[in-house]
Amino acid sequence: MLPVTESPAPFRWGILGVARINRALVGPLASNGHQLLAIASRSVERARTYAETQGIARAYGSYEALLGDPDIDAVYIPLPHSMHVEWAVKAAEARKHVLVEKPISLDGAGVRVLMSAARTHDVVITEAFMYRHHALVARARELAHDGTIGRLQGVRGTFSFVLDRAFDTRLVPEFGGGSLWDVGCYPVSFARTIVGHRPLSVQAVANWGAGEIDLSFFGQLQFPGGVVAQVHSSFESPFKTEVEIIGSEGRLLVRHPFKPEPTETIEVMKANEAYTVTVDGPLLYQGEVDDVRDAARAGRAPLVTLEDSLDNVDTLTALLQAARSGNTVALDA
Ligand SMILES: NC(=O)C1=CN([C@@H]2O[C@H](COP(=O)(O)OP(=O)(O)OC[C@H]3O[C@@H](n4cnc5c(N)ncnc54)[C@H](OP(=O)(O)O)[C@@H]3O)[C@@H](O)[C@H]2O)C=CC1
Ligand SMILES: O=C1CO[C@H](CO)[C@@H](O)[C@@H]1O
Repeated sequence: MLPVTESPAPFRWGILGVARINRALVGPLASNGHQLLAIASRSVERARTYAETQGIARAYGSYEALLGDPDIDAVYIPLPHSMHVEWAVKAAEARKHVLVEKPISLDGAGVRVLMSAARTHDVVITEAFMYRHHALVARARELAHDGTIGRLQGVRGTFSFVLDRAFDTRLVPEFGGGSLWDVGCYPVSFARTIVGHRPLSVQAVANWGAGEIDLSFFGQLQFPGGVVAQVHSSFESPFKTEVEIIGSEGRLLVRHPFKPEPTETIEVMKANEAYTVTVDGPLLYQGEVDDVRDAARAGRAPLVTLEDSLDNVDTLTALLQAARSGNTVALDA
């Protein structure tokens, strides 16, 4: 007789909100052993229409109703930035694992609340930094430290695009708007990951446009050992993502650091030598979805831990404080 191999039950997801980013997640949330079981919206009609077009079995007219569904294992939260902590806590209280969009919180206190909720309710809560799940990042970090480019001196990263919609919550201060929160969080996260440390202090300059949110942001981070990172984010210059890692004997160029394709490259440039390192990874967004399930089932920490998110959020709030005050801002150790 052939051995019977039982495949595990699908890991069942719900989404809170009919957000634009859902386009990118509905595939990963419904494949590779996952099932996208439910969608919730503030409008039941919107939820029903979305469920019908995407083949989602259950539609709810409130986020609370979805969280009350006992068949759901985990939720994906793509709400406006200022709503992330509140709904991640409610999801944890309902004993759902949580994948919450970046930035996970607009201050360090919010991340600490999430740490406590994850512990109390024994669930995984992780920030949806999809790029972190590609092997590109780990490989770039190895090359930055293994002598390939000599002694690591600095990291430069940029994420810009033109945000020209008439209304977008990312342009509204009360929702946690601003280019640093929306896209500057990526080069800050990448630089911290490469250096492997929390910055000691930061300086910054921003273009505040006509309002209270930054339309463009230029920040500088000082790390132990004299390593420096420079980050740029913008809502007012054409789409560009890039990271350069600078060493005493050469540099690494990562052309698609934040939205990597399954096969990516790192360009190594030295005085008398240049070559390309090829790195394979999962489809963008599949890695973060798989990691929530695998961490939940194994009882292990997710790849992007809340401690890591705390360092990122603390760095972002320090950068904003530095840009507003014009002073160097030191981070607590
Ligand atoms: N990882 C990535 O590649 C990307 C990540 N993001 C992140 O995803 C999140 C969502 O971004 P995006 O898709 O642009 O957001 P959208 O504005 O398209 O969607 C947010 C949804 O939140 C719900 N919502 C609840 N309360 C409010 C409110 N008061 N005002 C407005 N919307 C509300 C709405 O859903 P409903 O009405 O159905 O309840 C709305 O559609 C952000 O954290 C963003 O940073 C965004 C783009 C790419
Ligand atoms: O996280 C994100 C990734 O890319 C988008 C732009 O291309 C951003 O707007 C978004 O919030």
